[in-house]
Amino acid sequence: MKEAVVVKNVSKKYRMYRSKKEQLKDLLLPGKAGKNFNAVDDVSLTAYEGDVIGLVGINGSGKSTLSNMIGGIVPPTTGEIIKQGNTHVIAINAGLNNELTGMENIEFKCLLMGFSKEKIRRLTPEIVAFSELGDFIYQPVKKYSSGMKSKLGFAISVSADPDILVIDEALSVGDQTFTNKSLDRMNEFKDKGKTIFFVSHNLGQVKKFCQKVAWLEGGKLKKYGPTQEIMKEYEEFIDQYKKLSKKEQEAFRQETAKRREG
Ligand SMILES: Nc1ncnc2c1ncn2[C@@H]1O[C@H](COP(=O)(O)OP(=O)(O)OP(=O)(O)O)[C@@H](O)[C@H]1O
Repeated sequence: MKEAVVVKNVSKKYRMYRSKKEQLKDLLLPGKAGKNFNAVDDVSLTAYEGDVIGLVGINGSGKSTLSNMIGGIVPPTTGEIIKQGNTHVIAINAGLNNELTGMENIEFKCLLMGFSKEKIRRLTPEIVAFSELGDFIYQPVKKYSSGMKSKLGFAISVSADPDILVIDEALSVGDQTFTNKSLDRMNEFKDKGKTIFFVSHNLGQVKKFCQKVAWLEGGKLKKYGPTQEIMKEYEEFIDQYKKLSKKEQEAFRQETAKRREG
């Protein structure tokens, strides 16, 4: 088995301020105001070629931050990520230019991916058809719903045929028909031995689609292993969590947040 993505002791720290004044003070007198917050805290994991890995965890646990680091959109503060192959991130708001039309975004993103004019001309009808946007393809993206943006992002990224694909909640906003079509395409990717990271709150999709699951809690990797085993524990945790009162849930979040400071 060949390693596709190796995440080594990766952390992402953000500076947190309660006000603009605090932010300014920190700028003038570094370290005197604000505090560090570990969005992702010392995570290590290895994905092998052909692995389809679900990233799960409650809101704010660090899934998007980790997937954006794997996708190369956000640099880690410490640690390193070694990847074999080119990577694409599909997220609801990632990478599309709101001022451009759908059509212009296709050309723009394809140029960024290094495609020739000829290749773009050849691929465009396929991308447009996959996106199901019809005449909306000529409208600026700022007029799109989140489902429409996700459809366009998805259509462009799958046409790029990347070795490593990061899908962040992109399937959660589309309609069922589009989601099924996208899952079929993902299964083709899977069959071709590509490596996929799949961020989702839809536990049914994670169980159906992923062979492995990484469970994040408070920025840390709590568990990583085969889907069946991890999802059993995660679902038990979610059941317990849902049974807590609003106040208890808040206390749990506060306590986890406290551990992330520093
Ligand atoms: N640019 C940023 N500046 C400051 N804090 C950030 C930034 N991005 C993320 N965070 C914080 O890092 C933590 C992890 O956020 P992240 O979006 O990775 O979580 P998530 O698990 O994807 O959440 P969700 O399920 O709600 O999408 C959150 O507490 C968030 O507020």
